[in-house]
Amino acid sequence: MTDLDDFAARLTALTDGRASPPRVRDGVMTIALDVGGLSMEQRDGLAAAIREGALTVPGVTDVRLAMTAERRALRILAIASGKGGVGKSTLSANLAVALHRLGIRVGLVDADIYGPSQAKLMDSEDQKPVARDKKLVPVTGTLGIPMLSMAHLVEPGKALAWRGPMAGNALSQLIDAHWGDAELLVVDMPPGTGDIQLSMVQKHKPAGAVIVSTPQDLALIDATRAVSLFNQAGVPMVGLVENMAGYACPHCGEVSDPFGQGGAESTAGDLSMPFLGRIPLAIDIRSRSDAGDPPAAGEGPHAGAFHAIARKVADWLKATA
Ligand SMILES: Nc1ncnc2c1ncn2[C@@H]1O[C@H](COP(=O)(O)OP(=O)(O)OP(=O)(O)O)[C@@H](O)[C@H]1O
Repeated sequence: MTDLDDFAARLTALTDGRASPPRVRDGVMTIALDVGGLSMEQRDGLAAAIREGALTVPGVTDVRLAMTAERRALRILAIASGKGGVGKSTLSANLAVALHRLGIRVGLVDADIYGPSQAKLMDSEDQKPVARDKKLVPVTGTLGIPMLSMAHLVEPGKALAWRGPMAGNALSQLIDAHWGDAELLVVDMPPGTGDIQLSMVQKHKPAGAVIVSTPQDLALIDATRAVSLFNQAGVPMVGLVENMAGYACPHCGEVSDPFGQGGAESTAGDLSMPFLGRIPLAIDIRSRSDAGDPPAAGEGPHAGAFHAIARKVADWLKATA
């Protein structure tokens, strides 16, 4: 093996296959690097490591790195639940934030026509989207994440009167917006299995769905219904998240399980879908959400639970790209 072959093998391992085979001419090594989906920090770190390694190859005196960001199609990740109030919006906001922190270019859509809450969760209540070329331009939420909400299209209290086509059109306006270089839309779905859900799976074909449930049996039965809607439409299941799992007492720290334990994990097993993890019932999660400061944006005690789930989702997205 030549020194160049040896470096090429190390380069593939270092970049996870993102680099072209290195070429050397007159002492200058040229490499093309696909930086699509990497954060600025990751790009700079990778570029520095490549340069350092390249200059150790005998005869190489200079390195030229051409960075290309392949434009990938916008994929949709639907966050759904069988029933309302189980924390689907909380998970959507925190997942968008955690995926963004992993270097994925996310946009967030609040498709919950009956109770849009993302503007509050992502601290963008004072913004109004404008239209350009008949398409909406997203507003900016926490950490600069672009987002659009049903609340931007409909006056509070009027949405409940909407039926199939109107709701479907509104959803399309949110999805077919100017999402810039976003590669993933996290879509907070309305609870249940109604018109919006059908329009979503038929027209917008999500790349995958995450189902949220609380540990109670009844919620799990509803979750099973949501799973079957996506299954019937051929939308792959990313997995099931158990929210409000175990109550951490803010005074003594003791964790109790008012709704039982392990139900969601075993339901995921019964449905042959991955179990992505559990988020505890914690006052801090509710109060930070109400304040427009998603826990996943910080380093607090509950950020880790959201980040662990985001890592599994990111692995799934990578494996199915
Ligand atoms: N893990 C948690 N710990 C504490 N409070 C939580 C947790 N998850 C969600 N909540 C709170 O529960 C309430 C409902 O959560 P959320 O709005 O995310 O649910 P949802 O499933 O999106 O509801 P809806 O069906 O109304 O859209 C909110 O007040 C939220 O702050």
